[in-house]
Amino acid sequence: MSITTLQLGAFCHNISKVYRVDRERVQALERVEKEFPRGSLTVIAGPSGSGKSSLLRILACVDRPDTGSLEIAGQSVANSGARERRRLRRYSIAYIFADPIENLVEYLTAADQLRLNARLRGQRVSDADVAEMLGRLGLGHRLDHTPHRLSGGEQQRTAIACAMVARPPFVVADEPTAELDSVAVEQVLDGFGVLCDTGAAIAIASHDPRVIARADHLLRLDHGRIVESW
Ligand SMILES: Nc1ncnc2c1ncn2[C@@H]1O[C@H](COP(=O)(O)OP(=O)(O)OP(=O)(O)O)[C@@H](O)[C@H]1O
Repeated sequence: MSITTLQLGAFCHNISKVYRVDRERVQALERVEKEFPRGSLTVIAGPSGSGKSSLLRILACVDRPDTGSLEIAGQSVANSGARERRRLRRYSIAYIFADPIENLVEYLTAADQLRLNARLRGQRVSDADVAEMLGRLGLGHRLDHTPHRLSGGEQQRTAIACAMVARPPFVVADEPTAELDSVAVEQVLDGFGVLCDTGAAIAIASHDPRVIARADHLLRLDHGRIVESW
């Protein structure tokens, strides 16, 4: 059965990207295409310099491709202006950084991080919902903790809960387990599983075999080109 655009969190087609620094030209991505179905985890894998972060930035509407098209939640991004891209980033996309602390506001408790994320996206969330979401991510005992009282894995799971509360159709994460020990990696991956169950399409850039082992779909890049896709 073919996947309709509504079942896709995102879809990119024929994406190419060249960086130009002085006279040097780096082909970071060459004719990359991939569907990111909702309710599933797609891992973008490949060695260092293969183009993973470049693709993630384009998927997150932070950067533009030189050629190719991109749809987020059924909406074409190719010709959208700055305002439209800002709107997409605010309402349709959540971005999770590698460094857990970068995902959180340093003086807010875990519960307040969720409330802020809901408010920024024009939503209201009840105290019961906040407790329920943090509880589902194993953080029911951490509601009143600020980031510096959370471990790296707990911070990353709080970031996942923030993505959950805002319910964007597309979640993008760049090496979200890179800074964590083994136990925390598995807990964070469980957290992404919970997020998947809410119907988000998740794209994670990673070369960690433990992350790749959890993939529903894989896109492997090398020198900006697809070498494996399923
Ligand atoms: N802003 C930039 N200016 C110039 N070249 C860049 C820029 N960003 C990335 N590149 C180059 O583009 C290529 C792809 O880089 P990218 O960061 O996307 O790869 P990556 O797979 O994410 O690498 P890593 O796993 O090390 O983060 C590399 O050759 C890199 O040096």
